[in-house]
Amino acid sequence: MLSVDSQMSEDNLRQVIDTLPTLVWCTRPDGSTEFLNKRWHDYTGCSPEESRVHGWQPTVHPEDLPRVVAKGQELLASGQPGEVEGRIRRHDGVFRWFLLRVEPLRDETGKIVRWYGVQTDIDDLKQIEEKLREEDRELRRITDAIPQTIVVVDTSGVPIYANQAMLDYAGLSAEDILTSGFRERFSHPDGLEKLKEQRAAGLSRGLPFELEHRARRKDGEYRWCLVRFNPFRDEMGRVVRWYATGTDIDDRVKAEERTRNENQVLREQIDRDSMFEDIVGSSEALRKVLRQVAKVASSDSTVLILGETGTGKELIARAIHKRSKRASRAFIGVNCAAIPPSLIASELFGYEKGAFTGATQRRLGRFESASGGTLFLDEVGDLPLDIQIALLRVLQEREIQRVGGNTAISVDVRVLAATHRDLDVLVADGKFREDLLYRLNVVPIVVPSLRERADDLPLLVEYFITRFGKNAGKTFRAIDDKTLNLFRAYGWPGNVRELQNVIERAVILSEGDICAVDETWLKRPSSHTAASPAFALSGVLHKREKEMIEAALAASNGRVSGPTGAATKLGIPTKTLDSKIGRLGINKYQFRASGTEPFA
Ligand SMILES: Nc1ncnc2c1ncn2[C@@H]1O[C@H](COP(=O)(O)OP(=O)(O)OP(=O)(O)O)[C@@H](O)[C@H]1O
Repeated sequence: MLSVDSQMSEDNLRQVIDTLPTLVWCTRPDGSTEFLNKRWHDYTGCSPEESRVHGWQPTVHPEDLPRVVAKGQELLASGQPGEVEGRIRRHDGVFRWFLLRVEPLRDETGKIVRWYGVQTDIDDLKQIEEKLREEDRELRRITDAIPQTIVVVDTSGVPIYANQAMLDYAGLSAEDILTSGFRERFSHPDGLEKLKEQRAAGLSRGLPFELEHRARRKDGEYRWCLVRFNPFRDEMGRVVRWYATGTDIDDRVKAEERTRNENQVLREQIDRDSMFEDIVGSSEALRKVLRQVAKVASSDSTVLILGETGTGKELIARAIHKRSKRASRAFIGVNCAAIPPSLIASELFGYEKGAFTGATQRRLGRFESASGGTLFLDEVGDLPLDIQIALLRVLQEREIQRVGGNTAISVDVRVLAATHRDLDVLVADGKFREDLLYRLNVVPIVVPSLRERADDLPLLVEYFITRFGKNAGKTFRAIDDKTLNLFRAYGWPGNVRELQNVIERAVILSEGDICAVDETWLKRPSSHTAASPAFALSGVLHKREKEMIEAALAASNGRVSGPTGAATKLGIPTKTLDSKIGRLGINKYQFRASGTEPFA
């Protein structure tokens, strides 16, 4: 029994509760209604009389009633506080969502003496929630219709949604995508770690980024995909989501790979055709050079390649590059003698926009183009002195400055240089800087002249005949003995290049299966020929030949053709005599008698 005081306070309490702008009620320990506040009656339009007879149940939406009742029973049984959502009918018949929160009231022994309930209108919240859900469904419908794969990830990269295209592509369910380990199943194991690192780095930067990876399609095939990550920010500018869109680029990647391979094959083919790797010869002189090549190739030191013109200095430079660790990078050759002196600086070091009239945009020089690779400075002895200073600085500092620029750009380039000139003489004449010579001359390689490796002649001849024969679609059984003897006697001032040219001509002009060379094709013996007895003999022969032709020309008043011409006198065809006159440097005009007619 409650005391008068407590009865008083109970009434006061009810009064207070009645005036609360919230729907409040209380029940007895068994759950039977004891009191519904005024606000409850006002809101529901259900009078105290009606609620006494029918209870509160008619105010709950029939669809929600079973759930609300079940929850009530569960709480009664457990004695624990709890809550349930349900729609409550307003006095005007409109149902609104409410949160029904129930708390037990216990006496000092812990026994439940009452249950208090509070109903809070959450309809607006519910509607926002529903709107969001609808928007979400709409977004899904849209993204599902996009043929591109889309995965939405949270700020730490964990997937929270994948569109239909993604599920179809991977053959996975939405749940699969959300479970951990999805990446491991979806991405190729090779490079997975790197991919994770790239993704983490991109996410931490908070800016759009892309990455490529091999994704496992539902048929088990791994295909290259380009994934673009775009951040989605809240109104404070914070990244709240990332949208990762994937595009299958496998066909493109494979096509590029094919092109790369084809290019590689083509490059190899070109290399073979240009004989860059084919250094023909087995003479000791050449073998010594090749041993040096093998030794210097792996180091990064500057190499100065010396030798007469046409001896194969560029071939040696390429061989060094191809055997070095820079082999996969560029080999850039510059013929310093072929570039006008005023252009060499911009050719080697590049220039900035506006550096000079016509410099409409920045251009990289050969040093920068060769970055990571090798720069071959051919005919380095022909470099103007001011460029020699600049080159020396580059070799020392490993930095260049573009023409018209003022910042130093570091370059990682190995320099190989070559010249047919005697650099010591140039230094003595003040035409070449001694300090640059020392810098370049770290490892010198002297390529022997063809005279010094006469043993290689048969091999080279055979090699060039086969090569040019193949190009011309001709096969030769042999080279005639006369030609070989001629070659052996000749001084080859143009070295292998000259031999190559002579054979190319012979191959084109020879009929049948014997390749023959006309001796008139060979240049005048060079000054080197005096050194060896064989060349001394050929010098004598040339001298004698010249004397005979000059005598015949004198006897025929400088006339070459015709019955009284020098050719008839010498018993050789006019054409042969003409080319001999050219080769031997004879001035036929000096034999012309004044007043005679122009001759052939
Ligand atoms: N040992 C060799 N085997 C095959 N071909 C060679 C050999 N040596 C040189 N050649 C060929 O001779 C030609 C001239 O060679 P290269 O251009 O390397 O000579 P170089 O010494 O650099 O000439 P230059 O001093 O005129 O620049 C090239 O076509 C090269 O392929």
